[in-house]
Amino acid sequence: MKVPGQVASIITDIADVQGSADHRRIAIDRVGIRSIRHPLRVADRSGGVQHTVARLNMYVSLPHHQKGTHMSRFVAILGEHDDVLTVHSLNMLMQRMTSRLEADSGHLEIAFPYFVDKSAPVSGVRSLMDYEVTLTGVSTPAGGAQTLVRVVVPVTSLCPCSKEISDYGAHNQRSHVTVEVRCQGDVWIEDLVDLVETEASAQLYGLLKRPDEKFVTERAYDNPKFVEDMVRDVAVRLDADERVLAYTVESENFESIHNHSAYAVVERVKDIQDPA
Ligand SMILES: Nc1nc2c(ncn2[C@@H]2O[C@H](COP(=O)(O)OP(=O)(O)OP(=O)(O)O)[C@@H](O)[C@H]2O)c(=O)[nH]1
Repeated sequence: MKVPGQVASIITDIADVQGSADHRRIAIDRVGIRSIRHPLRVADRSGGVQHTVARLNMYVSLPHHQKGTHMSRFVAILGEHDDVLTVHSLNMLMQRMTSRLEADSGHLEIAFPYFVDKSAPVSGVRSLMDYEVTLTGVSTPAGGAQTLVRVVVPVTSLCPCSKEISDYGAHNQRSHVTVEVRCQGDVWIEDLVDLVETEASAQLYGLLKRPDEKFVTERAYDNPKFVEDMVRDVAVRLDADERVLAYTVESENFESIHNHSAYAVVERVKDIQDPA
């Protein structure tokens, strides 16, 4: 095994092509590594820590005069990062990345499956539901930093028109409601999941017994939602949440009576000063 001093002396003997000058006068907005997998610990709302595996994209800006970035340093920084992931530790990782890469700005995306332990609505049997989460950090040359939290929440939607016009039944399907928020203060992944699931025709569970299945079927029938209703109802709740500075809410309904999806999106930047 090589000791650090040996590694340093080996490196100084080798040409540093990426460190040479470039003469095209084109600065690069984002350069780095994409789709690297790394183990991760994430803080949860109950005070626990969840172990998961993340897929990361890590980028920095590169000035026009520099040929290449320090590609190896992204992986080195990641290897040193042992903190539990929170919005705060993401900002620390961002600072470390831009400082070690000697860059003016950075962009970090961390995507991972996140599990919530849910109880079925009638029987109370417990099971895990998985949600796809992405934390995005962006830092600007002026020193500004923004963090976005994105969660994909799978739910049931039931068509109000189908319910109205049919003698019995109504078409219903699985929908993906994606919420991305920029916040001040703590917003937990579970807060966003709860918010969306409350507004869905019905929420999903890993495990349901027959009384639960009856419950969710009737609950969806009693709460029909178009794709437009879904995004509007979530938007109303995000408007009322003072922690949320800006948001995007999308719904994709994988229609059971068509071979295509219904889709809607609401994007909003609130008129609130961002403390960052
Ligand atoms: N910049 C850049 N490097 C690449 C690319 N593909 C592979 N690499 C290699 O990534 C390796 C590591 O880059 P550096 O971080 O600059 O490595 P280093 O010079 O040994 O380390 P530092 O002294 O910390 O900069 C280099 O050998 C590059 O050739 C690419 O597309 N761009």
